[in-house]
Amino acid sequence: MAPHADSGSLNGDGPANGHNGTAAAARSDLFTVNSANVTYSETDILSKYTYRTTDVTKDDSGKYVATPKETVYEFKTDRKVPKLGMMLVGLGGNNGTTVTAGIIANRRNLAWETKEGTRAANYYGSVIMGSTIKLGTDAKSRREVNIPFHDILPMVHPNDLVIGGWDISKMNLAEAMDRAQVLEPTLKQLVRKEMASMVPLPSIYYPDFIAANQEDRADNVLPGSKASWDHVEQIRKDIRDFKAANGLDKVIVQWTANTERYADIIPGVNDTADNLVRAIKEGHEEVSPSTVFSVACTLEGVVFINGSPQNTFVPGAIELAERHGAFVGGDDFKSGQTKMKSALVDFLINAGIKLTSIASYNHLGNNDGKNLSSQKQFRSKEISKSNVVDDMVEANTVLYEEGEHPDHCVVIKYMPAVGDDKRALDEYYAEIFMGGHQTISIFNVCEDSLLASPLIIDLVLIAELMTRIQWRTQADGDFKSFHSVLSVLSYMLKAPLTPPGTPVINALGKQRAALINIFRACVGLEPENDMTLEHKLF
Ligand SMILES: NC(=O)c1ccc[n+]([C@@H]2O[C@H](COP(=O)([O-])OP(=O)(O)OC[C@H]3O[C@@H](n4cnc5c(N)ncnc54)[C@H](O)[C@@H]3O)[C@@H](O)[C@H]2O)c1
Ligand SMILES: O=P([O-])([O-])O[C@@H]1[C@@H](O)[C@H](O)[C@@H](O)[C@H](O)[C@@H]1O
Repeated sequence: MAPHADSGSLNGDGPANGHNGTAAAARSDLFTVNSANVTYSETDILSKYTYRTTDVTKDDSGKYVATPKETVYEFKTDRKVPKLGMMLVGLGGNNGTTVTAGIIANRRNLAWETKEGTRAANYYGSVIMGSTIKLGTDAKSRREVNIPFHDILPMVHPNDLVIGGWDISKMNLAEAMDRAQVLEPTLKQLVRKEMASMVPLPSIYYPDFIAANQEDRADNVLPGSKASWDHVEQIRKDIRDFKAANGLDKVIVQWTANTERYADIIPGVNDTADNLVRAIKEGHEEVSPSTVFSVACTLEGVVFINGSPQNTFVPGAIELAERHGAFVGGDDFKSGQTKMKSALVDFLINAGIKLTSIASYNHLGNNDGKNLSSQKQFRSKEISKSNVVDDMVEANTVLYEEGEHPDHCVVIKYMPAVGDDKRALDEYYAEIFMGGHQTISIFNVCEDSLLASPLIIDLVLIAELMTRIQWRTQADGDFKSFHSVLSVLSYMLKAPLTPPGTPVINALGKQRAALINIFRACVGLEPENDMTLEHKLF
């Protein structure tokens, strides 16, 4: 495996935009919280936070009784920003090459010519790097004070990420970037040398899980066409070697490889951690490559995030992660058509407008689209794109009877000519006042990889931060980590994975609020509530 053993990696050495590990920690001191509930030590930020909720019961007459409830938590955030590796499964794909080139461009502050003039590297589309959050209001002017989201807590800067990963295609990243046809030639020229030095590690390839039309790419594969414990051990070794070769403190692995078909959940095979381990050792054909990666990452103690819609996290994979205190997250990047849907449906239903039909069509011409032209792989995507409205509909019992929901169809067609620039056409049809109707038609050109790449970055930055946050209540002794399933990642995902038995929230606004307010709690600040009473009560 010599050609890959020294798989070049995009090394994060040296400060990037003045953001090295130390700098990032310093930048998190953009503000301090002046409160008896927050203390800053050399190593940690400690906050005492009162979590206020409302318990609802019913009295004998069936009337709701709402009782305010308070739980006092202590949060501890390790202030040390690690040297972090990001290993992508599918590194040679459209997303993999685009996010890698984008980070190189940002690290080097590149600018390039386009037909519309000069363009400069940026992190637009990243909620962490491109958005702000309200810190509070100016004590004198009472005007809002907003800070970059990245500065709410010490976080890795994407410019410092060290990138590597696997692909079943052996193309180096410069060739793969050309194959992807996403980036401007002038930009590609500026990053070509570094991209050419990166060659994906060979990966596991089980043909039955992705479209047969992907076979011609598979020239960089490990021996074996079904699950094997050798595969688990090889992936673990790859992670260890990458970490050692780059002097990393941590590694996070993300799946941005092809969409797989769903795996059947089979008692005795993948329903428990022990059965899943045994099934892999026995070479069971129903264990997918993405599940093998999940098991390998869990056993290696690194976070594994699934950016595709398949059911990677079979019950056995979740149980194994819980047993080892490892973190997992998924599923399916929420990049364009569905992101819009999760905002628009939230708005319409919460405005009391009865959505009765959602028709979602799109066509695209990249390799993702080619893989999705196969029915089994499309079905995985259809599921993740269809379930995104469920929570918002179920929450509104005024508009919808129990079990009632809008008609909803999802259509995806492969049209090579449009490449990565997916065309999404949506029609939202709703009932309004007195028998009226509202029809909203949207034509949305999503440059898929340029929309997904910032999400790949956000998922890594947030997941890494979550590995440094611990909590306890006054009754607990030691601090402990959040649950293994990082549902806090839901803002970036179409089909948010949540701890078993907990609800799925798809509404985009709620997802962002949860993210912001959990981090605010870690620095002892109340949730953002937008009441602005200071502007109403005077
Ligand atoms: N906007 C978006 O681009 C978007 C949004 C949501 C989800 N996704 C999902 O992200 C994934 C990647 O999208 P893309 O446009 O980069 O697709 P792509 O086909 O360009 O890239 C996928 C890469 O994975 C590689 N691959 C396939 N099986 C592999 C394996 N077992 N191990 C390692 N590599 C393997 C392929 O060779 C290919 O290079 C797809 O599953 C897609 O559905 C993309
Ligand atoms: O995030 P989003 O734009 O709704 O969904 C996209 C789909 O519309 C597209 O067909 C698919 O190829 C992408 O992988 C992505 O899943």
